[in-house]
Amino acid sequence: MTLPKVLTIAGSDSGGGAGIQADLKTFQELDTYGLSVITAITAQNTVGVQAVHPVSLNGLNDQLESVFTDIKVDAVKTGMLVSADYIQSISTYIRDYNVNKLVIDPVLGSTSGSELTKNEAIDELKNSLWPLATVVTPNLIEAARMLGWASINTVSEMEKAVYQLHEWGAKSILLKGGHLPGGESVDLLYDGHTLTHFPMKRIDQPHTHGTGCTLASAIAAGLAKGNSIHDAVSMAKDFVTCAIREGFSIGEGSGPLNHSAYRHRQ
Ligand SMILES: Nc1ncnc2c1ncn2[C@@H]1O[C@H](COP(=O)(O)OP(=O)(O)O)[C@@H](O)[C@H]1O
Ligand SMILES: Cc1ncc(COP(=O)(O)OP(=O)(O)O)c(N)n1
Repeated sequence: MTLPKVLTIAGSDSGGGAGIQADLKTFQELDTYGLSVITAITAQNTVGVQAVHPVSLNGLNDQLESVFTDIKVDAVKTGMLVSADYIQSISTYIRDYNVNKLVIDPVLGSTSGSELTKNEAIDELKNSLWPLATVVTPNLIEAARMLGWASINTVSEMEKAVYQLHEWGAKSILLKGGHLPGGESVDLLYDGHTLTHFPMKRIDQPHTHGTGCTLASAIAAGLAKGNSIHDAVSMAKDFVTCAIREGFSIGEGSGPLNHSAYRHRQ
C-alpha cells in the first residue's frame, strides 16, 4: 500500500492548533502521508504568540535537502516562511525538484497580531515563490497588505483583489472571506478563466485557531490525491467547516479545530 506524500514547510505551534501541527493532523485525516520542514519554533498557546525562534538557515536547508534528495513528494504546502532568504532557498528546491502541486498560505501574522513572516519578505514571496504556486490562499488582511490597500471589506473589493493577485503568476488564487463582517461570507477561487464563489454561513464559534493552515493543508492533500484545484478546494472547504463546527476549548483563549470531525461526519 502507498499513500500520497504531502510536505508542509511551516512553523511549529506549541499549542498544537495551527502551523505544522494543524497541517500534519489534516494530512493524516485525509489519508495522506505527512512530511515536515520546520522554519521556526513558536512559543504559542490559545491566547497568542509569546516568542518566535526561527530555525537557522542551515537548519532549514538541511531539512529540505534530506527530504527532497530521498523522497518524491506529491504536493507541498507552505505556511510561515520567516524572511526573504528562507523563501529564496525554498523556491530553489521547489523549482529544482519540479514540484508541480504547490499550495502557498501566505502567512504574514497570527490572528492575535504577531508577525510570523517579515514585511520585507513580501517582494521575495511575490517574485520567486508565487509564480510556482498551484494556488495561493490569502485571507483579507494578507491580501490587503500585499496589494498595499488599506483594507478589503466587501465582496466586490474581494473580486477586484483576486483578479489583481492572480496577475502575479500563480495558477489560481483562493481569497478567503473568513474576516468579512456579517453572518454570511464567501471564499473566491479564480483560476485565470473562471471565478467560483464558495459561500458560507458563518459558524458562531470562538475556537477557530488554525483555520487557514487547515484549509491550505486540506487543499494540498486533495491535490496530492489527484483532484483538480476546484475539487480540492471544495473538499477542503467541507473539511474545515466540519472542523470549525466542532472547535473546542483547551485554554483561556481561542481553541483549536477538531480535525477528526470530517472523518466522523454523518
Ligand atoms: N466562523 C466561520 N464559519 C465558517 N467558516 C469560517 C469561519 N471562519 C473562517 N472560516 C473559513 O475558514 C477558512 C479560513 O479562513 P480565514 O479565517 O479567512 O483565514 P485565516 O485563518 O488565514 O485568517 C476559510 O475557508 C473561511 O471561509
Ligand atoms: C506557526 C504558525 N503558523 C501559522 C499561524 C497562523 O495560522 P492560521 O491558520 O492563519 O490561524 P489563526 O492565526 O487565524 O488562528 C500561526 N498562528 N502559527
